[in-house]
Amino acid sequence: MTRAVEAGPAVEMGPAVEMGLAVEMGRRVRVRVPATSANLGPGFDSFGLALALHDEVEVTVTASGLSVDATGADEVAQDETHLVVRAIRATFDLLGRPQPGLALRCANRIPHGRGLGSSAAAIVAGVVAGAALTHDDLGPGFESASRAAPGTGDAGTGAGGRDGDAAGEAVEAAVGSRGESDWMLRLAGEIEGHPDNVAAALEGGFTVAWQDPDGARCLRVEPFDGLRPVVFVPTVRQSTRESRGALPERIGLPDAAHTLGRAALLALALSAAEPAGASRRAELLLRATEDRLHQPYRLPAVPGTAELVAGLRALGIPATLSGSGPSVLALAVSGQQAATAVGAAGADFSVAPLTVDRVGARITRFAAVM
Ligand SMILES: Nc1ncnc2c1ncn2[C@@H]1O[C@H](COP(=O)(O)OP(=O)(O)O)[C@@H](O)[C@H]1O
Ligand SMILES: N[C@@H](CCOP(=O)(O)O)C(=O)O
Repeated sequence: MTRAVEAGPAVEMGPAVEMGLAVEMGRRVRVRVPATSANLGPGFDSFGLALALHDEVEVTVTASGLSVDATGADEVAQDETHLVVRAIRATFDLLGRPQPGLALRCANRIPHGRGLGSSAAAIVAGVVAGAALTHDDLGPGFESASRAAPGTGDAGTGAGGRDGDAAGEAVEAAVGSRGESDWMLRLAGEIEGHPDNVAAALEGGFTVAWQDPDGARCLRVEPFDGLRPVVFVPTVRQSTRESRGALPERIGLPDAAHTLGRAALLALALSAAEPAGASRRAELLLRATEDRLHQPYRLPAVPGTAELVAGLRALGIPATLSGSGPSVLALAVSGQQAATAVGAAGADFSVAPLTVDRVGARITRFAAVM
């Protein structure tokens, strides 16, 4: 079950550019964006899974200056280098709008530098907020409030459960289903440098992203109903940039071929369209999450993480490095397997049994002049 652009061939969806038109002062938007786990083993820089753990950002247009009021465990710069601010400014530049003053309120719940896509969430929040502040009508593929009905729960509602939100919030527009050539994905991918996390953060569910000459694209795949991701977050941090520095420039053909087969299998085994039962699914996912492209080079630098991945896999639980690490992702096929995974972690990790976010980035409050 996959979802591309509307019906028919891919359509280029560019932004509506209105050169020089100032964004109204007092305009305010609130955006909610999921954490994401990238790679899922063999899908390096391509696969992403959206998780029901969210950052929230409220942006108000002011006459001048910048204020950032952030809550959350991780400290970030509160000036123009702030990632959400940079992404809003990049969006305004792209849309030909003069730069206004900005006031941000941020609830940061996604831990930073742990492989859970915090930077992608910040970038997507900025791009979506920037787009929403400049448009009343966000264009084709932007779901209306009536389609994204609140309160039906994305926590385990299963395939097709994209409409709604676990927290019962007043979803005014979900950003997903904008399609594979969306300009927001291209811009967010350009800022992040790789498209996997930003694709899943925008679209929700499981995404396969790729880079075309003109930027990032993705296809969203509905993950199977029983999927219960569990994340294990250590106290140590690892910057994605440093972790990418540990990777080799070249990979031998046998390792490339091995990983290619696993990645193709993983995309099929995660899909709701594959009818396998839980135990067959776990067996397929265990094989499918093997990878020879990045984990063999990254895991030696994080021995506690390497030990946990090996321990979970020895129990038959499909576990991988989450993104560039150092967190671990277990793709449990049922609540029972998720409980087994939770019990396998030592005291060095905080463990979060989660559900899949099937909605992706959404606008939860969209007010004109207040
Ligand atoms: N909500 C946020 N607001 C501002 N900056 C953020 C936010 N989230 C992440 N960042 C920036 O991104 C960095 C982490 O990015 P990265 O190393 O790619 O790790 P991650 O795996 O968490 O994405 C943080 O140190 C911070 O500079
Ligand atoms: N494909 C990237 C994914 C990085 O994800 P993050 O959550 O660690 O930023 C990589 O493997 O470097």
